[in-house]
Amino acid sequence: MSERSEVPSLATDGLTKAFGGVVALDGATVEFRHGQVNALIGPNGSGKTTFFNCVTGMIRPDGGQVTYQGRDITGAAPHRIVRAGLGRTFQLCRVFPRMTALDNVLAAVRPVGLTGLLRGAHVRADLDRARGWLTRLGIEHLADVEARNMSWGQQKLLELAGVLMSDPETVLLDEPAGGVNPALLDRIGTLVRELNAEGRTFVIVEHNMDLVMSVSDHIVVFDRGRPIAEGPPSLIRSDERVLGAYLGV
Ligand SMILES: Nc1ncnc2c1ncn2[C@@H]1O[C@H](COP(=O)(O)OP(=O)(O)OP(=O)(O)O)[C@@H](O)[C@H]1O
Repeated sequence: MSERSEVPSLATDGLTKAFGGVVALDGATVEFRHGQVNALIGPNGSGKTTFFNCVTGMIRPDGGQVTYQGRDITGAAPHRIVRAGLGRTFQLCRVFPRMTALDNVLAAVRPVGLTGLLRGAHVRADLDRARGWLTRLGIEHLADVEARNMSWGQQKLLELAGVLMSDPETVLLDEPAGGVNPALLDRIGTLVRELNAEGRTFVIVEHNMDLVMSVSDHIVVFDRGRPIAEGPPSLIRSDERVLGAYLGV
């Protein structure tokens, strides 16, 4: 596991978000350090996805601040946040079902349907990178298969390949293990560690504790829209507040 870096990657200060009367984020102040595999865990409805949505510009927080690598990105448009180096996958994986795997990955960096004729060099470079990521993620044999004909786990890897096309320094993964078979789960865990060793920071929202405990350097635990504990897996495993939030004891 990597050393805990002192450089902040993604941080929030007093982030709040309510939906009608439901408080999803209740003054969440969190810091994820550069170069680490971080996990964000917590019971259903504790605000994890809302947190991701706020920091990636999908929804605007009611209050508080989001900083990425020291820059205020609160309320910035999603494409600007991606350009700043923050990529994400979704709980309900987002791929174009009727496009091939290769086209899906290419779509991450150029508009769907754009002909390559006028931009030959760029397209060839993109094509090489897209094939490279499919290979890296072990799904190159599916390059010409439409996403709808791929397994759920393969679609998740495909979505991740698209995210990696924008070369994010920090990658947010929303429930990468959800609905994925054990073999693919192993591959996802290994990939996260490898990509981290190459310098990418991760923040992973996940319910699968085996994955969380095996890949994470640092874990933040949410309950009712704010962090209640944080630390390395060894500490979190035995934290009474965490057991209480999960088990109601
Ligand atoms: N668009 C929305 N409209 C209304 N309520 C919402 C909306 N999004 C989230 N909520 C509510 O906000 C709270 C936090 O939801 P959120 O999805 O962020 O939790 P979570 O920790 O990601 O849950 P899970 O682990 O089940 O995915 C929940 O009570 C949820 O019902």
